[in-house]
Amino acid sequence: MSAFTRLAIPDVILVAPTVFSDNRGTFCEIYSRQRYEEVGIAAGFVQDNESLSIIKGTVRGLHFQTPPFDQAKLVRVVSGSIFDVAVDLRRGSPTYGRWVGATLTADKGEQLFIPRGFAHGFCTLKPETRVLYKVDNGYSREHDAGIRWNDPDLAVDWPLGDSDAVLSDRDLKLPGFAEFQTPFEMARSR
Ligand SMILES: Cc1cn([C@H]2C[C@H](O)[C@@H](COP(=O)(O)OP(=O)(O)O[C@H]3O[C@H](C)C(=O)[C@H](O)[C@H]3O)O2)c(=O)[nH]c1=O
Repeated sequence: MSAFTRLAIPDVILVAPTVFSDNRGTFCEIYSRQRYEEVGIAAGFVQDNESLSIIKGTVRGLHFQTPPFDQAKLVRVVSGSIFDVAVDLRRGSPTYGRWVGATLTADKGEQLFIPRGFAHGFCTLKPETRVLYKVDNGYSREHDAGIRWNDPDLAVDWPLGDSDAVLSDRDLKLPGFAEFQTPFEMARSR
């Protein structure tokens, strides 16, 4: 069965699916509503997203949707690998403004659950990295927001090594954390 580990921000959960191997290859369960709800991943997922990042060192984030379109996410990698990051934006949280991260790889199939009230982003650690993630609320362009990936107050320690970060024009222009007024309350996160 999958192993579930709460990270330093306990509402963020790392999932390590059990991979069954035999002479043909492998099999693993990548989602079980019952088992995931038992550990607190009770998001009613409604949409699956996929992104392909060609260049190693691509950074997507730090993104979130504002209420009533705030989203919880269950992230996994189907090719390549990422360093996945969640930033606590919940007013009243003892870990407000803090981040946690985990390396997710296609080889091991690790997943990261990020509750509502968090910003999410990742940097790719290999070329041709394809990321799949479930969300528990639909997309709303008007509610799609973010904070700059390298904000000095958040100080995310991106493992870019000697790679230059590759970002969208939109992400390059995101506001800093200092100007941020959070719309999230601690109680809203699932
Ligand atoms: C997220 C989303 C985007 N789009 C459209 C909007 C743009 O025309 C195009 C690319 O969107 P964007 O540049 O926002 O894609 P990412 O930079 O990968 O954004 C995502 O990356 C970070 C890591 C996230 O956690 C969010 O899910 C999401 O913000 O897809 C849709 O039509 N539906 C959607 O659900």
